[in-house]
Amino acid sequence: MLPNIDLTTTNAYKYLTDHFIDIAKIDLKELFKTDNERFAKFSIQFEDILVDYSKNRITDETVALLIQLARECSLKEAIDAMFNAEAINVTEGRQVLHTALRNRSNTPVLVDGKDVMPDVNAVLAQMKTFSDAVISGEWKGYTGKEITDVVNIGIGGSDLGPVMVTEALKSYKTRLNLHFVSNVDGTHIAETLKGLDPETTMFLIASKTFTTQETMANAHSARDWFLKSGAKDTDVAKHFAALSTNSKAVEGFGIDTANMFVFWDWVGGRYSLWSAIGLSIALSIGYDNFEQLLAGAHAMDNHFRTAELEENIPTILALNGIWYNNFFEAETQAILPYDQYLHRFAAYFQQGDMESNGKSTDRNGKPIDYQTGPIIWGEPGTNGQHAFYQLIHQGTKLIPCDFIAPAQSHNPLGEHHNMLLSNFFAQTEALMNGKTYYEVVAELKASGKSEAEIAELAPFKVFEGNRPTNSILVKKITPHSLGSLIAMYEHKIFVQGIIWNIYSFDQWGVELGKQLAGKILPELKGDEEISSHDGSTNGLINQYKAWR
Ligand SMILES: O=P(O)(O)OC[C@H]1O[C@@H](O)[C@@H](O)[C@@H](O)[C@@H]1O
Repeated sequence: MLPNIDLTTTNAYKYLTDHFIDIAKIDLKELFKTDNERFAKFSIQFEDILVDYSKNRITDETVALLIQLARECSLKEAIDAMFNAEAINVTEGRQVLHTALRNRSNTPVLVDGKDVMPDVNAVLAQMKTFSDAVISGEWKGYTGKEITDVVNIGIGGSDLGPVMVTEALKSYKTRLNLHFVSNVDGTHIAETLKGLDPETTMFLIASKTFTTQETMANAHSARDWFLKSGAKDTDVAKHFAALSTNSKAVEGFGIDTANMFVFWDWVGGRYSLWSAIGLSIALSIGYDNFEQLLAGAHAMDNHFRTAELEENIPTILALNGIWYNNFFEAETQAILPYDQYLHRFAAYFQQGDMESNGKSTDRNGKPIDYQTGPIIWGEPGTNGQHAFYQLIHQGTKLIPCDFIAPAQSHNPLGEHHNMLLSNFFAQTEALMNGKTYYEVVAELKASGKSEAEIAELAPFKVFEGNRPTNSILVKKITPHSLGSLIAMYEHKIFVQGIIWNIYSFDQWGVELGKQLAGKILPELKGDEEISSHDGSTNGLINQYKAWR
């Protein structure tokens, strides 16, 4: 079972509350001046990933107290509970075993006494055979042509992971062109299908439950489009595959069960890119590269499971986040990859983090009176610098930022990569050091400004600094290192959920809106005036009916 401890009742929390008063006054750059070992002490290298967390508002004492907090919240026991297949997703009565999907060492993982690894490996073998056949062209469409385009139809966890990874690993692309349709807005599928030929297009219907409204609507529209081209029902088998835990519903839709790739209810949607949901990834980068992605994640799993808490990257990142979230009262966490290929990375972890830890009921079913999951956001650098960094540097809010960059580019083009990385290094330095009033005045003087001009301008040019960042430097974004990086963030989210005493693997918060939409949909059919809701909702629905 998971521990059940209110973090605010721990000794560590009380010590941290006192310690915070001292730290809040300390300037981060002073900490570097007084400690030459700070970078060595507060950075951890794992394979080709260097995590530098030294530019945080922490001291040795902070780290020791945060580790004590993790111990008092029984983090180690919780990690073991997850890997040992305990049903830690209590409100859904399920195990949490995305780690089994990438368990490349094949050590048995027992669910209700049965080893799940043979089933995991059987689906992987099926994915290999299928992706090899489609990529090589051996798999033919209904008119005998090779498949050229693959459309993944799915939403949430059945979309965001595959989109993020196929974009991140685009330089490993096979000859297949991948497309992703998620939104129920007809525009998404209509625009995607415009450029495609039904004879050479393969659809992957990706849905854990196979009941999600958006995905089912898009799947039906895709099939209609396919059949309109002159294809027969029996041709569907050559162009449609399903990725799901719900075999019955897949059969009901008319997809050949031979083209069904299963996974299991112990895989959460937002943790499912490692499962059959990753078939679009295997098609996009080739099966061997998909396996490398799994291997990279597995390596991080082993690190997370075995490294001491002081050296444990996901734990350290999680505790830092808790420091800002629960003591500095930071509301958000920015993820800023300096890599165009990672342009969906922050969007992916919006679901990963916010759907996992956006909870306000603790593990006793009681309302929580402390802060839990932060708002996750971010865009790639350097684009973000020219958009929202103003607020990070000079705004009134404290925004802890993760900066991520590869040392080696897949596209070494002139000075581009040095330019990119000079910005990566400069930003964390600028956020920490800021610029004092005196420095601003000296600069303005040197530029020939008059005393009056200096007095007028200087206050606007001051940077307070003391803004915390993590720098995550990766040798190169490969399938292996990307797998590790994703798993690193997954486990960070896990650690935070344990310490906040919440259930990170359910998502009841997405249900209410779905329920109400289900009630409203039939009301939109006719022309009659609607009066069953509040005044605003009635007014909006009736105006919609008048205008459509
Ligand atoms: O994969 P399916 O079942 O279509 O779900 C897609 C998504 O649905 C949402 O409502 C959430 O529950 C997500 O966690 C999930 O990833």
